[in-house]
Amino acid sequence: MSEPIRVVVTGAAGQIAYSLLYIIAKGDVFGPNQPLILHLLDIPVMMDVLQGVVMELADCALPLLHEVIPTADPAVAFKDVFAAFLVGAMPRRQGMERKDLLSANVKIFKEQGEALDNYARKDVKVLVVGNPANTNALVCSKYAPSLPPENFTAMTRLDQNRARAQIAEKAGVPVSCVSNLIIWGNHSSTQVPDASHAKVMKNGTTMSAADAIQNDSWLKQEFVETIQKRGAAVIAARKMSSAMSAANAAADHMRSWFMGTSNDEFVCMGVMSDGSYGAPKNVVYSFPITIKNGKWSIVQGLKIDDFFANMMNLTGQELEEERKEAFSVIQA
Ligand SMILES: NC(=O)C1=CN([C@@H]2O[C@H](COP(=O)(O)OP(=O)(O)OC[C@H]3O[C@@H](n4cnc5c(N)ncnc54)[C@H](O)[C@@H]3O)[C@@H](O)[C@H]2O)C=CC1
Ligand SMILES: O=C([O-])CC(=O)C(=O)O
Repeated sequence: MSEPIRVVVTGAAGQIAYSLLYIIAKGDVFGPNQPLILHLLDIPVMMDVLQGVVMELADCALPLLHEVIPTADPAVAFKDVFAAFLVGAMPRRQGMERKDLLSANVKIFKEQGEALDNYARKDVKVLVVGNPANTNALVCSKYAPSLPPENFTAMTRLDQNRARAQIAEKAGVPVSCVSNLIIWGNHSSTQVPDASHAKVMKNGTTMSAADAIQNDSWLKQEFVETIQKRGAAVIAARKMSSAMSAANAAADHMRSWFMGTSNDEFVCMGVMSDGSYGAPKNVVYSFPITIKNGKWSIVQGLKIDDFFANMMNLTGQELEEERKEAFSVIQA
């Protein structure tokens, strides 16, 4: 068995972490042969609650979990970490857009970027979950100048999983028969859920989602809106934002990054844009991604029709606006 790796989860006393910590600690992200030391960061007033989480992790008696380090000190939390799940941030309430959280949350990601820069391994893999996730990831990267920008990613895997589930239901197949859904752009209501390149295995044959569903207007309207508004629908029903599915998606994202993607599979992640598909540069934009040996690449050469190209421009513009607002909040 290999040496333990250090993994930090921020917001460790919160609701997403409550599901996520168990998934990580039992080996479902880094594999059944990889021992772990979990660093749990939260704010000082949450330390008593965090002790309860530490007790519960101990009571799970998980063989891979070698040590748990609860702390309110970023210097301790980020020391030598191999992977960072940046979950800790305020969640939105009913009626808010995720970008309304910018002023409350963006400074957290500036401070944590600085702490990653000072204390983490230089090959640390950073996943930003806290909203607005794309712009928080951008800020975090900018404040960690000694770390390569490709180490910073934002979570759109929950949107991709939602899209996959909706396509499977409509096509009348299990979710395992659906792959390669794309989420372009921002994890916000301007995101672009695109099933044009999805594959569906139906009646023993692999086909496009369009052929499996045979309802183009559903694919361009109801499907798109359902995914764009799914987070808000969960908040309206639960009075709290999604947590179990968010934790599952965070685990999926990091597992794909650590283990790689299979041959013709791609996954979606917010990554530093290089301008592919006409996206603005220097924002964290969600693209279809393949991963090999821990390095991600944007899938190139996909055909985009005018309907999706227009939406992709709008979500790119929103990211540029968020970037401007984020840096003005930090500098204020
Ligand atoms: N990207 C995505 O797909 C999703 C993102 N989210 C976002 O994830 C974030 C967390 O959501 P929940 O766990 O439901 O919230 P929560 O309120 O249950 O937990 C957040 C935790 O973060 C802690 N925290 C606040 N500031 C911190 C700091 N500076 N350092 C460390 N910890 C800090 C809080 O004390 C709290 O324990 C929210 O911003 C939410 O909007 C939620 C679902 C999906
Ligand atoms: O909607 C929210 O605020 C939480 C979130 O990001 C999601 O569920 O996609």
